[in-house]
Amino acid sequence: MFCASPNPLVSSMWNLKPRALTISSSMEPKIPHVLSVAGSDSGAGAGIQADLKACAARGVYCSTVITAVTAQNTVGVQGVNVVPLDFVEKQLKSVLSDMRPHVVKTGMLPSTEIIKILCQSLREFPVQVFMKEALVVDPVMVSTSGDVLAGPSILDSLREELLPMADVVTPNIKEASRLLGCAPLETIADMRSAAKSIHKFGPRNVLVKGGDLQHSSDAVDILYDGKEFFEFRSSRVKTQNSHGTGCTLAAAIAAELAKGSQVPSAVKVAKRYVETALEYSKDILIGNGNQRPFDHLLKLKGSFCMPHLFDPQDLFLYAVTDSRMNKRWGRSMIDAVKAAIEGGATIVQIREKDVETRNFLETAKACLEICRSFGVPLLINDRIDVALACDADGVHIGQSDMPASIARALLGPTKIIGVSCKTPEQAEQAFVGGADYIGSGGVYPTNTKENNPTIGLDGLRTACLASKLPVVAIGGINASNAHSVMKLGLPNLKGVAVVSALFDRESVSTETRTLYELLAESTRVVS
Ligand SMILES: Cc1ncc(COP(=O)(O)OP(=O)(O)O)c(N)n1
Ligand SMILES: Cc1ncsc1CCOP(=O)(O)O
Repeated sequence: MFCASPNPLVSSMWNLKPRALTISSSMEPKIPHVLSVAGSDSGAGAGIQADLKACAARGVYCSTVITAVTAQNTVGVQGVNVVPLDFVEKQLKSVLSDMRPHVVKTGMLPSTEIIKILCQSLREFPVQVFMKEALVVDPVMVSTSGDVLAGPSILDSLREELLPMADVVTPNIKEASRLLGCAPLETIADMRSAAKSIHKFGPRNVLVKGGDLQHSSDAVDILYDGKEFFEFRSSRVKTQNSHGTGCTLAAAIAAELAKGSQVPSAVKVAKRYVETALEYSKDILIGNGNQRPFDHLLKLKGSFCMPHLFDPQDLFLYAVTDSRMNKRWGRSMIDAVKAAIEGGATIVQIREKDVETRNFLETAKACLEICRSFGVPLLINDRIDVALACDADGVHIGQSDMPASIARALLGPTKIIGVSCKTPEQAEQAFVGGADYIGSGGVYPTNTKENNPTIGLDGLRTACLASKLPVVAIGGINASNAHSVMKLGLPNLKGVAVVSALFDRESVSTETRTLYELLAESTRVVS
């Protein structure tokens, strides 16, 4: 950790998503914020421009300190103009002294002097999120076109000054090899030992990216945290539109860390974002060269044809439906879902226990239409077949349902998968199996689900501390106890999932709004 000073952010208060209803500006939390210290790419596929777009796409504010201006297009780099040192320092001071970013992400650092001034500025204005993971270093040295962006002279200061302060460093194969004095890197085993060697320079986590690895059909990245190795695999997207993937991945990791995610979860979400963006922009045509940019803001194209990529902030106020309750209050499922979203629900799960498959599917399709029109993800409880049939955004499965690994194989990489977990072992299994989040409970006693042991706040804390994934609390949560849940202040506890406190009430929208405001209040920053 490069910062030892206490952070004023005491809770996950910025874990809020814009909601359907308008709330007063005094209710709005501070937005997660990444500072990108990098070079400008005039072609806007990489560098500062990629970082700005990736953060925007992931719902995170991005400020910038520009270290160099490059004249660059899809053919290559035509020129580099390094920003004078005193002006890099001035930009750093402007942003760090006033705007208090949660995470700093670095890209092109063209000189030893710039690295030194950056380290000095970070010591003067420490940056930290949830007391950890606040500096992501992408050791940019050579562009995709082979042009040098930072010469070998920076290697010593990178290794000796910046890496010891870094929480995550993200070299590709060539960069890892350079950091290690040109060690050959040809296999996944080589990547693992490189990650271990780079870890000795001092960063808390090393992600060696294997995109350029020869003879590998998948893109394999290796993360090493000093104790454990994690392997992340994704299929290779066949496209020339991949310029800036390294910057984008590092920026997306920084964005997830700024929201409070842990490193493995941040890497996973970031990798899926890049993979999806590449897939969705594989055919766009910009420029005449062969290092073409991709479309970071694919999400803005319209939610009908886009998958809703998982964002841990989605878990903030999780509405889980119940037909019996809706019937009792004389409203349709569709009206109930609409009212919950209007009240501020950030994700919806259709949970049907006694409904025939055909009716389940029809209800799911109708609810999906509403959710899509608000940009709120919709998950299906237990039924992977129904989720696939209506193209829902994902599923929530329990311990007696299919294992997460099989659900992932059936649903593919972009669908959201949540798994109910009460114990650390179950949480680990969910992570390994490819889930996106875990639901943990019942936190309090509930009549909504039978035979469901209560784990209490202590059980919830244990699950959160063990989980590498974001967590949503469930079971007996309502407006009178939501504060106690969020007050646990655990970085990966992202919100509450609620059935009866929303749907077994006269006005779903009023109850949802009240709970939303309470959650916002409980997670407010104290500075
Ligand atoms: C968000 C969330 N968390 C937990 C559950 C419970 O799921 P499961 O264990 O599958 O139990 P049933 O919902 O099927 O009774 C959930 N639905 N949502
Ligand atoms: C589905 C589920 N899983 C664990 S507790 C629970 C029920 C939550 O319902 P409520 O919010 O009404 O207590």
